Amino acid sequence: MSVRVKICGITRTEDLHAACAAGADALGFVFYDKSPRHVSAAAAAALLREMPPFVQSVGLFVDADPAFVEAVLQVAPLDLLQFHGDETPADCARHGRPYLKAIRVNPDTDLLKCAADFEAARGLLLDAFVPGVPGGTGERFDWSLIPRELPLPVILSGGLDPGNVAEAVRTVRPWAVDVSSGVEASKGIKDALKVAQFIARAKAS
Ligand SMILES: O=C(O)c1ccccc1N[C@@H]1O[C@H](COP(=O)(O)O)[C@@H](O)[C@H]1O
Repeated sequence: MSVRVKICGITRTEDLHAACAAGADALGFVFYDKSPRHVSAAAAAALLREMPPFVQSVGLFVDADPAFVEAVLQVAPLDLLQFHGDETPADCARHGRPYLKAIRVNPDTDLLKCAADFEAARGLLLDAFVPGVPGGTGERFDWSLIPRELPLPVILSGGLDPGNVAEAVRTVRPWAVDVSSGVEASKGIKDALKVAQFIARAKAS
């Protein structure tokens, strides 16, 4: 079974179509207003109407007000929520939707404890820890910190790009990989060639 690929930070229809045509399994939409990849609920709703079948839409939130998450869900029918801040298991569960919990990994992170704490998550999305920046940093972390026996699907992210994704898949054997800045032409704008190379190399590994 080849690894799944999520392309995060979609802001434009043409990028959505390019990623889907290249074989993306999931697309991410960032509802965090400090991100250069931020989309409004209305813009996301318009993008979601362009989604082909069998490609999942993922809404990314960072310590969002629950009322804001619900307001987004009213207009944008997201398949999966991605909580990328310091949300608790209760925060993540309160919307009654399937979710991923992002963990920003540093040498002190106890990933087995995280997996136990977030046992209701559909997967743990592992990203680099960069102080003061919740994600989308383009930074890698030490993949040897990931235990082999994690009981949840691992979505590997953080500093992946077309040049290192094959090594990442061969080394970590994650359920999926996720990329944002590594396939961009500029912040918030995807590079269709990088997206296609990333997906092809991930799935061939
Ligand atoms: O993409 C963003 O702008 C973003 C903002 C806030 C939190 C998370 C964000 N993106 C997620 O960060 C990781 C790694 O991104 P990168 O490939 O290193 O740029 C990824 O999971 C994105 O979904």
